[in-house]
Amino acid sequence: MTDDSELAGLRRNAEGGAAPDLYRWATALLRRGAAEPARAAYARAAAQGLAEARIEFARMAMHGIGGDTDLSAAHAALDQAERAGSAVAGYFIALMAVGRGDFAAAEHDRRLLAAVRAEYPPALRAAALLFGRRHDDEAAQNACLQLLERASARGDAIAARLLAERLLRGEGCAPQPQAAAELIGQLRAHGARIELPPIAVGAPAQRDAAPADAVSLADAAQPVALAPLSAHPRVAQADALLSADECRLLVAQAQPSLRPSQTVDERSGRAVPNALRDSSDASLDPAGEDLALRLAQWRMARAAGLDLVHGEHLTVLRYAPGQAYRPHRDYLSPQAQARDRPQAGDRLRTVCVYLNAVEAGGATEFPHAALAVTPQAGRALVFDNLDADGRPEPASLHAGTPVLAGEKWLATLWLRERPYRAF
Ligand SMILES: O=C(O)CCC(=O)C(=O)O
Ligand SMILES: [Fe+2]
Repeated sequence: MTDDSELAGLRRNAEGGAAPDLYRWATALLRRGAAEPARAAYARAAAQGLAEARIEFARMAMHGIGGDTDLSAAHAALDQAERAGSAVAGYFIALMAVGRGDFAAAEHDRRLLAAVRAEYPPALRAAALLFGRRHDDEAAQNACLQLLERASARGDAIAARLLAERLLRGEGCAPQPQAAAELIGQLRAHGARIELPPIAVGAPAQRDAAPADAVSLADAAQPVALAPLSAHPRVAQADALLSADECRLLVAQAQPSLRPSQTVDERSGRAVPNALRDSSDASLDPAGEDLALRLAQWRMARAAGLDLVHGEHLTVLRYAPGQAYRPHRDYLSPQAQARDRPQAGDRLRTVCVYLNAVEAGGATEFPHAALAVTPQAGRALVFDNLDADGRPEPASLHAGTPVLAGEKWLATLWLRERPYRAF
């Protein structure tokens, strides 16, 4: 059957108006890039009470796909689906709460737990990473490994890769290189090539937030301890902001979309090779963000004293030996601001998290402060791009110095003065 005859068949079925047929047709439309009619068809199936359709409609409405962003419609659809028993809908309600920092509440813990019990892989993965943050707690480390295993058994390749890394390095268990190699072999056989640099992060400063056996989103909401490095420009650092699992998650999620770095040409508005940096980078699409990734980004935003809604799309950079980010400032030109959500204002702060330790080179330098920060996995660097009056701060000049050996992985979140994201 050709693609078109398949679509025509699905459309004929959908004309009957039954929710499962509408759902299948919508999914086929979406796969072909026809977002608007897909959203409308999901909405019709959702109106008949089909949980999957309510969730897909909600996802399109929250991200403004196939129509305007409509958070209240998204919430209404998710609420209905949750009340009708969908644990996945509850997972998305918790996910939406992350943007404004409203997630560390018992109702969201209950939602996450329900989605874990329903074996929903993104929930299993998020819960695993929450338990994984509790370094000195053997039961929590065990729970982390078991949840990663359950997610991989459900086909979550990234969870499988994170599990392999823990087995290889003996994190939360005795080292099991053989089991790790087998897992990686299975992933490769299925076409999932995820290459991770060696990543090790020490224990984060953690206060005990919840009983050891309960999954708790409060584990992600621990206060961030910032160490000031310079007053002018304002630069600070927070070690172990992200866990080793989270650093690996960011590398793994960015890998498939890494491209040679480009910038948008001010005059033409077109993407051109970037004269400032010769790294590769990937911008992670918020529509594909899962709970674990959003929690990691929220922590990054919190390190800057802001909520995730201020964050642009997370960028992950990879520098090979010889590659660098020449001296630059992160604030935007008026044209760049006008082009990309002007209501959000300029880039107030930048948060960079090193995702691995670089063999040699790759420090971030601030010439005006005579400061060089050494990459270390999980370490966050926070700096202001604007002065106290909100004007561009020239002293915020900084550079990623050339990598001399090994590779450097970095995640950057540029945070605007006012909310940039809807949630
Ligand atoms: O690679 C670095 O150390 C700096 C990165 C940077 O300046 C940025 O992402 O804006
Ligand atoms: Fe920068």
